[in-house]
Amino acid sequence: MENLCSGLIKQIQAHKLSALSAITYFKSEMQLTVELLAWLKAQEMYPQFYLNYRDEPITIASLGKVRLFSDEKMAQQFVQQQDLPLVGGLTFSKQAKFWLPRLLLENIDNILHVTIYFDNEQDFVTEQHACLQAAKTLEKFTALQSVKQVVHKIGQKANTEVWTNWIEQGLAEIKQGHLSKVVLANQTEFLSNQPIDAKDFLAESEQQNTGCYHFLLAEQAECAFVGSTPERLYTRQGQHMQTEALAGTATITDNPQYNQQQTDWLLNDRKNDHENRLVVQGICENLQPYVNHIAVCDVEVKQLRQVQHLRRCIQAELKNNVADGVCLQTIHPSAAVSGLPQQSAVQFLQKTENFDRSWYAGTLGIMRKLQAEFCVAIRSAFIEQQGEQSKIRIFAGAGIVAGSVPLLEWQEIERKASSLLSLLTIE
Ligand SMILES: C=C(O[C@H]1C=CC=C(C(=O)O)[C@@H]1O)C(=O)O
Ligand SMILES: [Mg+2]
Repeated sequence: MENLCSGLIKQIQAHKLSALSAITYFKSEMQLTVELLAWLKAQEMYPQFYLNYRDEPITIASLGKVRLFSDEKMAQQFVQQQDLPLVGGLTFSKQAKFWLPRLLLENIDNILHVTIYFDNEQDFVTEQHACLQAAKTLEKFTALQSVKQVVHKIGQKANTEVWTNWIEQGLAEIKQGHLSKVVLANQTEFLSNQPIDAKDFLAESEQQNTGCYHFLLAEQAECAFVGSTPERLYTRQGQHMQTEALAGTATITDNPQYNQQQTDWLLNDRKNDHENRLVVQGICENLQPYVNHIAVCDVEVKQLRQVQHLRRCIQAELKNNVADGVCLQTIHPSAAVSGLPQQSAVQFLQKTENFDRSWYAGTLGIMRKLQAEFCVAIRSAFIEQQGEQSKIRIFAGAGIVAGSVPLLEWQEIERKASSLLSLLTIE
């Protein structure tokens, strides 16, 4: 690590102002396994971003920002023109936030790649100082600790009665033909007896919630958005994109026999199949104008720690000029988190749910010229520091279609929320 750090410092010090490119980068790599969450835990530079991929041995973490984009099309243009990566995403209500980090760490197959970005269009001395500071962060790690904090519930946006009422409203819209699906969610708040470190919490979740993407976004020290999601928004290699419909849920317990019964039931249940097919339909219809070819794979079951889901993978060949700006706009928010028709469903949610979803059910990921990876930020929570305590707001939602039973959907969101909640001790 020391070599890596001093190598980067030498590169930064040797850098002369360049009029040739807007951004200069300094790169170094080493065969090394590092705990990126332990590195992030030691840092005081923001924003912090972290993404551990679901299907590949890739984890990325970043600190700071050099350039910021609040429009995904501008972000895409920058990526294509500069051939540089941007991290970030879109909130549920499609507010884009993408940035070129000051420092990007990528763990790919146990090789650590470090890149520091220098903005040639900013004050030279200030940039040089910021880059040197960034290099020095590689010297600092803080050991991760297990989360033992006790929490107690302080509130929820919907209790079972309110929830039932929301669902009945949704079902009425479905019956009248205004909607075919709407994904309602709840927010539950807890307070801890001692501060909970978001990185410790996410590290614990990584251990327990396997088969997921693990993500963290902290724009400042006091608040972090974290989660472990089973759902991909899309991945893109050149013009080849893979997306998926993940919707339809059954229970998982520690009884393999019962789990198998649940799997069989899930695969044959009409309501869950319908829930899933509507996501496929929404994605395919929206993507149609932008693809040369699109194919839907057979249904499969994705098993997690508390729940199992129906999944249909979708492969598409994007038209030549189509890139991430369009992909993000057309797929997000999919009918797995919003509903169908998309706009009417989102309007219904805005007037029904009594809280702001913010990053919950938004999308987070990384955009590059030739590659992109975005997850759907469900099974997520905000962790806010309040003196010696932490407040945790956990979100969970469920797809409502004709035939949904309010209390069963309540049980479903409780199970989904427990993927994160079970990491803590509830008083
Ligand atoms: C909206 C959520 O889950 C979605 C993803 C998988 C299964 C779902 C379901 O069966 O309802 C939801 O569509 C959430 O976990 O908050
Ligand atoms: Mg469901």
